[in-house]
Amino acid sequence: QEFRLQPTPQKYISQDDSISIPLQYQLLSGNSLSTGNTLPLLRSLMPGEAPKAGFRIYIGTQDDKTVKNYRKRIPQKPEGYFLKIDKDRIIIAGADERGTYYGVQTLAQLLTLDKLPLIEVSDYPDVPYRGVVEGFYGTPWSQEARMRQLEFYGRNKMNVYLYGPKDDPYHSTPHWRKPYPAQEAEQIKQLVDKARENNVIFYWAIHPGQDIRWNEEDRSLLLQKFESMYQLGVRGFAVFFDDISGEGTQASKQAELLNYIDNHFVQPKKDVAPLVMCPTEYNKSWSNVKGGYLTTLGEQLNKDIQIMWTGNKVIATIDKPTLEFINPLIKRKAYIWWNFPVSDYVRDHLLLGPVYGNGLDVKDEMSAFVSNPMEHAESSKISLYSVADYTWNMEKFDSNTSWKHAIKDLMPLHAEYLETFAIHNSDLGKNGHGFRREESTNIQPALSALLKNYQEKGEIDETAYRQVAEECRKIITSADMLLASGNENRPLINEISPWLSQFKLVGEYGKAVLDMIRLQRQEKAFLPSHAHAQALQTLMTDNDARYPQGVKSGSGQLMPTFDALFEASTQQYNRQFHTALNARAIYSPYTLESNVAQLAMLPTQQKGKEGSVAPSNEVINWQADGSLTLSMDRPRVLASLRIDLGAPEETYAHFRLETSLDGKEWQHADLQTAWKGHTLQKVKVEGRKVLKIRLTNISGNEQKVYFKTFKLTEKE
Ligand SMILES: CC(=O)N[C@@H]1[C@@H](O)[C@H](O)C(CO)=C[C@H]1N
Repeated sequence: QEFRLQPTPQKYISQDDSISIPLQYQLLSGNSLSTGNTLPLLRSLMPGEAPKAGFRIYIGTQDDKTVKNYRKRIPQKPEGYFLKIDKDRIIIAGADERGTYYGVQTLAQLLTLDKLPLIEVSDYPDVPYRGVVEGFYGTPWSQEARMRQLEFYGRNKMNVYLYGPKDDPYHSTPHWRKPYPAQEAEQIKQLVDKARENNVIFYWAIHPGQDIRWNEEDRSLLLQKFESMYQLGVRGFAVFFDDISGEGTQASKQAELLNYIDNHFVQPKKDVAPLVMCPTEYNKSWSNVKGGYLTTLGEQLNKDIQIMWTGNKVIATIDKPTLEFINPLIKRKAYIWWNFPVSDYVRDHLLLGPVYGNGLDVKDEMSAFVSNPMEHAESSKISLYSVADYTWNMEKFDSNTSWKHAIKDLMPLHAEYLETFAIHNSDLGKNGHGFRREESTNIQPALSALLKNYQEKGEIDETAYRQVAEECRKIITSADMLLASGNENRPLINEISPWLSQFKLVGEYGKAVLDMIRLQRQEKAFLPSHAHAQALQTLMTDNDARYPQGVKSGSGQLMPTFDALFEASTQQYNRQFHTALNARAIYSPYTLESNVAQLAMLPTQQKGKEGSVAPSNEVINWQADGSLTLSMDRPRVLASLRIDLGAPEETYAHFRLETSLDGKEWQHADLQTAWKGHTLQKVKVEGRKVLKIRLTNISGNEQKVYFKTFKLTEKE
């Protein structure tokens, strides 16, 4: 693709002329830049500063005299800047320090060209706060990954990073009250310095709600923790009350605490960014407006405290109606927490597709838009690049163009291969939130034409066949090229290599299945292809211990099509040659039914002898008499069953566990605590033959529990 500035500038005028990059220049910089990282960045990009040079660079914010002749060219917007490249000079004039810094980042991109185009850029961001909330469950990002992220945010003009990894014990229960140990503290300090270097506001978030007590002691412990973070250089603070139940969920107590922090910590410090909070009711599907939780926050929270919102559902795209619902209730513009490309509820998938579905007409309705990414930091950059583009210049955002450039930015030398990989690894598969994405859009028409013709007429659509065959070749080649790509982006390849290996198998499987439909009438020749296809199915479901969550690739379009063709051609062959070859592709033998809304769509997984229902991150509102039933494809003998509702001992008394061989007669199985204090239940079902397992809330009241583990092991 041709060169483009990232994000797309608001206004860009080119004089269709260019100059060679000045090797020497005289720098005239304003006093306001004497501290900060704008000049260091400029000097690192253009090392040829020389006092007597003819070429001049004028840089400063609007109060500096070095750019006073251009003051009226500067957009009067926070973080705005004016950049002009002329024959004998460059002007970088910012509305404020960060705007000037962004002007230099734009210049940095132009300096990658052979010659500097003579241009004028007048630019500024649409959304005030743009960036990332590291707020997912699962393995928190590493120090190295975070350092690379902060550099990426600086280059892409993202200005906030909120540190809030759910599984950091010092962010959440049990150690939120304690200061970080020395080593972790030092790492936070490094991150804060790196953030400052890239003009990113580093927010540190705390997640106290699961066990906070509304008293003087916990309040002062929380403030002491914030103070210890302030000593490390943190200048942005957040309090997250999401995914909790019990005392911590009270709106008036939350508001009282936040206002206290605002009045006694944030405001008096004078150099701290606005306080941010995540409400317990953080999406519309759970909010009970009449219950008053959101309106209480809206009325009671100090006006400068930002309130986060994930949209109409936990996982949702953001449109105008979404904001027209929430903004009036909270009496301020929502601070959007966008749950994409987070994959902590579909950990066997990578989400590498385009960012699409958010409204282009909502730039003035939100105070922020921050993305909650995958635990795979480098892989998340495909989406983050586009989030930066979307939030900076919303009306000009083009999802597909942005996606292609995101990929090129990540691996310029292997962009075509990474694009092939990414387009087939974008859907989430069946999941508890029901959130889906397009996948394999480039080949989807050929896949459905091929399948339709074959299933309905037993014929081969030759055009579609050729396209699918070509795509399988590209898939296999791309996987190899990326696995062998060396050091172009080693951290990315390290993250995605399990999926690259799986992706190659998908390509091979497609080829084998294409052979099967081609050879379906040949009694001898069909057999090796059928055998090969089955071998590949086994390899693709192989339980590789290194990835307990499993590895899925091409699950949206490729695999369903190839499985369907495998089955149809084998059934045809069996009919024609009166054989009984296995005509079933490998499917999970478990299905789940439930009338508990938050459980109903959870996917089941099989890894060898283990069968499980995917866990949920949120608090489950399990209504009275609500039940969950796991059914097998045939009766199976159990070795063990483990259930963890993340709740204290007494909660399990509210539930009844039963098994059945026919779905009519049910036998009770008692839920007893295997280990005192742990919430995990090891149920005594050793040797029991079951077709169905059912868990029911028999307490007569709604139970608020987690759904952390529901895992059975079959007898060998
Ligand atoms: C506000 C918010 O979205 N909180 C959590 C988030 O931590 C989690 O990553 C996800 C995404 O799975 C959803 C929520 N349970």
